[in-house]
Parts: sequence; C-alpha cells; structure tokens
Amino acid sequence: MPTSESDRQVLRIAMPNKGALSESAAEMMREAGYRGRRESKELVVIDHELSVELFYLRPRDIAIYVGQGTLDVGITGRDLLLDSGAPAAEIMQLGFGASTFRYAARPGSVSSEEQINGKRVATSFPGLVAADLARRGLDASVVRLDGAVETAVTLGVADVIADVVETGTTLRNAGLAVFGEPILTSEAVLIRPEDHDQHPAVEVLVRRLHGVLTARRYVMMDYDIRVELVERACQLTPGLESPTVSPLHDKGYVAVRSMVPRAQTNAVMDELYEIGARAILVTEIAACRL
Ligand SMILES: Nc1ncnc2c1ncn2[C@@H]1O[C@H](COP(=O)(O)OP(=O)(O)OP(=O)(O)O)[C@@H](O)[C@H]1O
Ligand SMILES: O=P(O)(O)OC[C@H]1O[C@H](OP(=O)(O)OP(=O)(O)O)[C@H](O)[C@@H]1O
Ligand SMILES: [Mg+2]
Repeated sequence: MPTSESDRQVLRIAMPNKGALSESAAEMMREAGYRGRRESKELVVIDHELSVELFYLRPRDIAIYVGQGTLDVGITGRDLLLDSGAPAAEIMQLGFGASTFRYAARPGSVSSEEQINGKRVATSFPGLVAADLARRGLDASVVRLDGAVETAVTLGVADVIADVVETGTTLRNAGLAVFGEPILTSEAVLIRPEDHDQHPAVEVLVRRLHGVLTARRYVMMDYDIRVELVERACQLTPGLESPTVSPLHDKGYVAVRSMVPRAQTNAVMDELYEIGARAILVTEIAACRL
C-alpha cells in the first residue's frame, strides 16, 4: 500500500497511465533509474530502494493531484496543466509530447480570429479556450466534448474546433484547416505544487531527468589529429566545457574526446576528416550528470 501521511519523506510522482504521453514518460523515468510498471493495469509502483511511489493517473487529472499537494511532482502536458487551472507550476520541459493547440474550421467558413465571435467552439479543453477567448476579447460559446472534436463540425454541433494538432492528419481527414495564431505550444512537462514547499528529493529527480535529456541529445566523439591542427579541430568540437586532449605514443598526434550534438554528428565528422582528423569514433552516452 502507498505510504501514510506520517511517512512523507517518500517522493510521490504522478505518471500518465495511458494516452499520447504515457510510453515516453515511462521510458524517460526508466532511463533515469526509477522502477516502472510491469503491466499496464498496475495503479501504483513502490520503489523502496529510492523511496519513491509512482501513481499512474489520467494525464488530465495529474495537475489536480499535484496542485493540491497530494502528489509531489507529475508528468503531464502543458496544455492539460493550463486547462485544469490547478495551482501547479512547470519545473522542467521533458522534450517529448510536442503539439500545438489551435483553432480550426472548414476553409471558407471561419478563417480569422475575429470571425469566431458569436460562433460555437467545440473542444475538450474548455478552460484553455475560455481563457484564450477572453484574452482575445472574443465572445463565443464553448461546447465541451470528451474527444474526437473534429467531427463536431461535420455533425453541426459546432462551427469551430480548438484542439491538439500534432501532424495535422486528423484535421485534414475531417476537412478542416487551422487559422489564426496558435493558442499554445505544448510538450510534456514536470510539474510541482505552487502552494507547497518543494519535496527535497525533487532536485535529484530533476538532475536525473536532465541527465537523460543530455544523454539523448549528445554523442561522444573521439578522434586523432596532428598536434598542430588540434586548435582548429577543437573549434569544431568545443564540447560543453572544453574537449579532453590526450597525448598519443606518436608525439606528432593527440587524441581528442568531446561531446557533440547528436543532430550534428555526421556534419562534424565530415569537417574533422576534411582538416585531417582520423580514427573518428562516435559512441552513445548511456547516462550523465553535468
Ligand atoms: N498526437 C497527439 N494526440 C493527442 N495528444 C497529443 C499528441 N501529441 C502530443 N499530445 C499531448 O498529449 C497530451 C494528451 O494526452 P492524452 O492522454 O489525453 O492523450 P490522448 O492520446 O489524446 O488520450 P485519449 O485516449 O484520452 O484521447 C496533451 O498534452 C497533448 O498535447
Ligand atoms: O494532428 P494529429 O497528428 O492528427 O494528432 C492530433 C489528434 O490526435 C488527438 O486525438 P486522439 O487520437 O487522442 O483522439 P481524441 O480526440 O478522442 O482524444 C487529438 O485530439 C487530435 O484529434
Ligand atoms: Mg485524445
């Protein structure tokens, strides 16, 4: 069973139990060294070793639990956090679950923000939409639906929808097109209660998650280069602080080791080779603390 209030040094974490964020959230926590669910029906996982409890909840509900301070931290979407209106705050962006939140309608029916005035807007994020309409000084009625909101226009329940857009495929399939500025850009975020002191173990969790992000974003690159070219080579691979330069048995050469952004791996290898670097090796970073 979960711990009682008398045993509150345990860190209680809210995890998405299903939906678009659940797998990536579980993977990230696993990479950060926390135990996960063995099967998708598990509601709570207790990690005695780390003094951590993971509660698997609907992503939409996570900000409510965290806002109340019932749970110390949680992983949810920025859009879900803002829609809830709960007193919880983002502490860290997690680099997955990216989406935009946008208005859309049939092309030719509504194509600008002002034209939303007096219309019916279907959404499963009524809090977010009401706040956005107020900010833009628009007056429209919000039709709250649980999902598949794109169909609301086809069925005549609404004139406009406001929904999550990732690839845009669902909108296209429904014959709808986005218009106006995005209401929001969202991604998965780590949240904590606004009105409570931060649990002391959150710092370690955040450091571990930053370690996972860095290990994903960078690779380790090693190469040999003639001593007189090492300055030029280090300009191509400056690393995070400074590259490691080690002597080789052949005094004319040095070995260089540096972290390189994963996305630039091949471009950097090409440039290094051009200036004379050889034995260029790339390895994965399994974990790190910076
Ligand atoms: N393609 C996507 N579809 C839905 N949500 C996405 C997508 N990409 C990212 N997200 C983000 O995931 C969160 C929605 O999580 P949720 O669990 O509701 O996903 P879902 O797949 O729509 O689940 P459900 O089965 O309840 O509709 C939001 O923060 C949203 O911005
Ligand atoms: O831009 P896309 O890549 O098409 O993704 C966005 C769509 O995916 C989600 O729907 P989901 O499958 O979760 O169904 P739901 O509307 O019932 O939540 C979301 O609500 C959009 O409809
Ligand atoms: Mg959905």
